[in-house]
Amino acid sequence: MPKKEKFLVNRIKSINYAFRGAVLLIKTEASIQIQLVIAILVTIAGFYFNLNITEWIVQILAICIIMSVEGLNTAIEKIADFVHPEHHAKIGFIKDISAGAVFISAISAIIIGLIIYIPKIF
Ligand SMILES: Nc1ncnc2c1ncn2[C@@H]1O[C@H](COP(=O)(O)OP(=O)(O)OP(=O)(O)O)[C@@H](O)[C@H]1O
Repeated sequence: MPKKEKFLVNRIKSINYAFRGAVLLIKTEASIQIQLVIAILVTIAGFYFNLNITEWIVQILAICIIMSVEGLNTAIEKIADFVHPEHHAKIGFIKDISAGAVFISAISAIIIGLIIYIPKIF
């Protein structure tokens, strides 16, 4: 197969694997399922409160960042459990800082939500 064609086929395969990964995350991970429900609810709220273009962009970014970080956190947890299934202080530390990253993005998303919606509700 010519180099250019092989490159395209590999990119399409990668997109396919990535899509399968996103579906797997949504199907198997409770935290992602909860975040997806929240994402749908705030999207409905966005239409209800008629967000402007900037508010939509910030809201979509906040949703994407928190779900992406949660996905990476899940991957880190899976790797940690695979390479070292037994209890170990280092694994605990790795999982804690990975969960810490999710916590930071969640707090940022909550603050963004408050900034967007408090003036609209009150
Ligand atoms: N193998 C381990 N060694 C040491 N501490 C661990 C280990 N596994 C889990 N822990 C501790 O328990 C916490 C929760 O870990 P766990 O893997 O259950 O994640 P979780 O946030 O409950 O994720 P999920 O509910 O998605 O499985 C970790 O942050 C860590 O402090």
